[in-house]
Amino acid sequence: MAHAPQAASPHFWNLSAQALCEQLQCGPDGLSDTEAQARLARHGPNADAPPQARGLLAAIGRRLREPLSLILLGAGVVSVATGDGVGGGIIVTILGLSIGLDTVQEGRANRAAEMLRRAVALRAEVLRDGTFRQVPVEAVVPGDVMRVRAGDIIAADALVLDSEAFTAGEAALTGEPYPVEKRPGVVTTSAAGEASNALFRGAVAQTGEARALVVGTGRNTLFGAAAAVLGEGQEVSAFQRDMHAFGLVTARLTLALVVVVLATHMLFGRPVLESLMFAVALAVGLTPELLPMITTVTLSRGALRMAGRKVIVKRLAAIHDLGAMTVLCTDKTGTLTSAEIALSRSLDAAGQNSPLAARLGAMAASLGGDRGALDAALLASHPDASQGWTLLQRHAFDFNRRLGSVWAEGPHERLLIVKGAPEAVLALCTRHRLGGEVQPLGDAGRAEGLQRVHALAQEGLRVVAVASRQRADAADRAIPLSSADETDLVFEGLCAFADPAKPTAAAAIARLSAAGVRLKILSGDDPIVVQRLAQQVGLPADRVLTGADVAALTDDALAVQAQSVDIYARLAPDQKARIVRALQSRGAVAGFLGDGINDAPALKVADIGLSVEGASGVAQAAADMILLASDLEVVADGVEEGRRTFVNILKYVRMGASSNFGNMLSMAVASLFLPFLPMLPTQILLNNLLYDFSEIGIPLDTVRPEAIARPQVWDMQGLLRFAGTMGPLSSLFDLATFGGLLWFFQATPEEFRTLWFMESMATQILVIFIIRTRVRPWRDLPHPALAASSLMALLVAMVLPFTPVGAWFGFVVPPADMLAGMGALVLVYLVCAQWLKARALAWPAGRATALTR
Ligand SMILES: Nc1ncnc2c1ncn2[C@@H]1O[C@H](COP(=O)(O)OP(=O)(O)OP(=O)(O)O)[C@@H](O)[C@H]1O
Ligand SMILES: [Mg+2]
Repeated sequence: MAHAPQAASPHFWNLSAQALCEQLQCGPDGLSDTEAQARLARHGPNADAPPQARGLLAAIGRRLREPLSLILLGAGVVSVATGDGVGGGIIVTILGLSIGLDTVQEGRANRAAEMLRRAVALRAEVLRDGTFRQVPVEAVVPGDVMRVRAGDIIAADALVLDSEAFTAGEAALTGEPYPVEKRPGVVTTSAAGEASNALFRGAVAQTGEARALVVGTGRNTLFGAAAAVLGEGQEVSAFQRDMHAFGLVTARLTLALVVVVLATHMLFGRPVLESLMFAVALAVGLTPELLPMITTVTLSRGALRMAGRKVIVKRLAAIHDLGAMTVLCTDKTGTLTSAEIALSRSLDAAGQNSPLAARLGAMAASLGGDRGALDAALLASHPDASQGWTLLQRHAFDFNRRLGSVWAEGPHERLLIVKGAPEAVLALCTRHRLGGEVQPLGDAGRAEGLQRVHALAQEGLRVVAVASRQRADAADRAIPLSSADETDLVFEGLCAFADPAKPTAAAAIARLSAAGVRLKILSGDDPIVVQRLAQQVGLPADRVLTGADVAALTDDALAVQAQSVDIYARLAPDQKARIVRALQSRGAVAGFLGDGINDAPALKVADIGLSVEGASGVAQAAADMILLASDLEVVADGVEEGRRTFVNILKYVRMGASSNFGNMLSMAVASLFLPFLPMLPTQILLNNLLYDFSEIGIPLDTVRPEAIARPQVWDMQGLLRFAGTMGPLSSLFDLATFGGLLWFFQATPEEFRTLWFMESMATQILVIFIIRTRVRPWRDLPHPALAASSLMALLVAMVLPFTPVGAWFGFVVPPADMLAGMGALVLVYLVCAQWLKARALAWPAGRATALTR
């Protein structure tokens, strides 16, 4: 194939379009639908990796190789080898439960996530059956004719057929930091970085538009996997890091405990095998084997619920980050205002109403516009402005110059039309048109023009200035239009657009702020317009920083300013990212909501990138979540879901860190002082199995509003405080149980084990109803699934000793008096736990304080 970069054969950019078409057996008019299907089958989907054959067996095998499973397997082998079939059976059951649940749930979660992701998958525009059509990026095949416009991520390696002011950012691929211009032609170089006629998969279209012939797709592209922007960037989130850290702490504690227990037992001359089994059972009991399952299920359920609220999650772990968000930065158009803005005034250079400025603007928009709201509004005002005119060249709009121009040929003249932000355009004007006459424009005239812009902005109108110049010289056609041509212009007038605040914006901002999320506007628009809007939606608008102000500040100074200033205007794209970084440097968990190519850098930097459906490709690719409705209300809903998800994960972690850990600790300690094992290894394993089962319902559990009122961050300190309070309480009651059984009831070892098993099961399971909520347990009833799973586990534990099966495990029927004593003790424990939890729980801890203080 032509695109295989072999040393001997030429690179595709060394060939002419015609030669390539012959090789690829296609033409400049694209493919038919059937041909495209056939090619898709032949070349495979345009994706980085082939769909992994992730069979059920492979998934199970992967989990079996994890350290936790290996410990369990080892324990099982030791059990069976020592003739303890029951113990072995339980271990295998635990292993099966953990792996089975995780595999099934993860499979389900993946399918659900995949479905959602597909709904917002990036699309490419290709010529099929004679018309340009949006198809999923994966469906692009060699031979397709593809149209690429500013803001798109290039979907495949391709040869440029024609282009208008098209530049591509290839920094991630070739290392070239500046956008490079792409034009049709043949290039002889072998260096991809110099191939000015080639588009590479994964590069970003910065300006203009191009049509190109697709040469290579998927991994059969020059930069292959380097173009991973098209796929899912799998960065590790703060949440995943925290979970990993928690896992490490648990593993170390477990190991330490097991080693100490084993060593001491040896020292006391206890039977080696029995001690080993006991230690292994303790290790199994201490391991939070359901954590992966609980996390996956909770997150994927969260993602599904969020989809119901019009938020599509691309990166699951971002759900938690959204719940932790303390500052949301947003651009203005489309989120705070409706995306459909309308032209409300067209003024000439003297400030009189005149359609000329709008007509010229519409012509420029029609011949060489972007897909932005301003151009759409201009076009709507003069739909046939460009009739009789053809485009000669254009210098596309870019967010750093804040202007763009087209050079067009009409019936009588060749005209260069420049439009953009008023201060940028006026600075290039030396003349203005007054009543049909072109007259010189001095500093005073320019100041007057800006004054008028000011007045319009006060009315809440955003303004674009239009200027023009004759550029008749036909010989110029060979030289591309550049900034050098955008000088000595005639100021034609101003177009003013109404861009009113959304009616829902103020309420949504108030809701976010009540939830501890502070809103900041990071706009490229005029300071006065942004300030006025801020007032309308109820944001403190007394201070505004402009791009020029931001540029003058050092990083440290900006970090200080960013704490208090909420309104930013006339920002360049990387200044948006800089402000996000400044906020993060002071401990904020920062979200960014934006839709434009100018928002992509900030979206990438933010902890949570939010974009909207139909946003530019780069913005969507850089985002972690896509909003199906561009509305802050939706974000507020998402924040709630994120926090709810986290609260449920935290429930499991808290349970493990307090009652489960406390019980295993007491067991270890007791084993050192008792003349017999406080519980047989099989009994410990059974205890653990039932306890696991009791918690299966946690991901479904309900969450009360006050638990999600503030941003939630993983708080290791708080968790340790919780464990340090609730753990000793549990141990205290374990000690009471020991004492009572040994000295008061003079229990036999069998009775001792049976009753302690029952006590530890009852306390461990029932305490979840207390720990899961902040209020009294009966005021906040759990989800039926959690109630069912835990009460069922409890029932089994309580009934088992009375059945013949109990005897297998070494249980005996407990005497009534001991049973009554145990029941009383459990009751007192629960009352104490309820009393103590208010002191141990510090629900909304965290970094929010860094910003709200
Ligand atoms: N198509 C265009 N033609 C002319 N000027 C434009 C065009 N698009 C943007 N501008 C100018 O560039 C400025 C910055 O663009 P824009 O307001 O879209 O930035 P932004 O940061 O995305 O703002 P927002 O917060 O409103 O979304 C605009 O205020 C306008 O003056
Ligand atoms: Mg914008």
